[in-house]
Amino acid sequence: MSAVEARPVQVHAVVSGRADGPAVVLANSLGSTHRMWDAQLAALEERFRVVRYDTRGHGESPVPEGPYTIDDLADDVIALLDRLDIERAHLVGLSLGGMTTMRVAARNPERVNRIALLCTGAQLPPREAWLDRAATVRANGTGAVAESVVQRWFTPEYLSTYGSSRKFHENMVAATSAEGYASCCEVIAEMDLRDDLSSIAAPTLAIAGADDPATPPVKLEEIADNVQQGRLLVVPDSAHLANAQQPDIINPALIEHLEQQ
Ligand SMILES: O=C(O)CCC(=O)CC(=O)O
Repeated sequence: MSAVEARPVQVHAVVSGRADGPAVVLANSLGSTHRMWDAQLAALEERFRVVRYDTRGHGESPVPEGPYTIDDLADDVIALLDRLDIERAHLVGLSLGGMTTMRVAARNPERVNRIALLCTGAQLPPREAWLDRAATVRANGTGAVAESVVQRWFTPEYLSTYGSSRKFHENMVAATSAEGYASCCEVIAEMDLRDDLSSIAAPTLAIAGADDPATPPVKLEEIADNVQQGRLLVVPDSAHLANAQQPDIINPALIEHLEQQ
């Protein structure tokens, strides 16, 4: 069998904000779309050219046949920057989007200004759990995991108070392509970015949700401690989608970090 050449995918992207502002690229998590950044949009658009995109296999982006690697996801970001004629950008990524961001920052430092990594990890074992989740989703669809995923995205108090947000996020997971979701689970199963951390020179803000069961604060502490210029912020009363649960804390922290010279 001949090897299939990996090619960047033309990911679906939405560009808004200040056309003359510095570019910020927002990279989504597993099972979400660019809409996961809704609570950041107004604050960032005032200052930046905001580029939100759907990771391959998600939202309106193509769903190429798997397996994918973390380098494929990083290549998609570089292709997006090329397509939009952006020489350098700030990168902000949550969970899988944070992993993609770390890989780009380590591998293509010439394309990156400052980065923010939310609720993510340089490695997320056990590998078997991701492969099991991929198999479940291929067999039963993303609808089968939507409720349990969203229970890790938000704290129980938030979910019982904000029923419409709960529904919005469950629908987002359930609308994700099963093949795309499963192939990205396989990216997480195989990825290990721990050796990349010391090559990340971009000033890095690592943001953890204090109650995140998926990527607990210790994962962000590992990142902040091992990149060249890292800072850790632990956000109270938030789980995995801390940006959606605590925008009033996260938005000013992002802006303050990205606007530093
Ligand atoms: O959110 C991600 O991109 C990966 C971690 C995850 O899937 C959280 C979870 O649902 O357990």
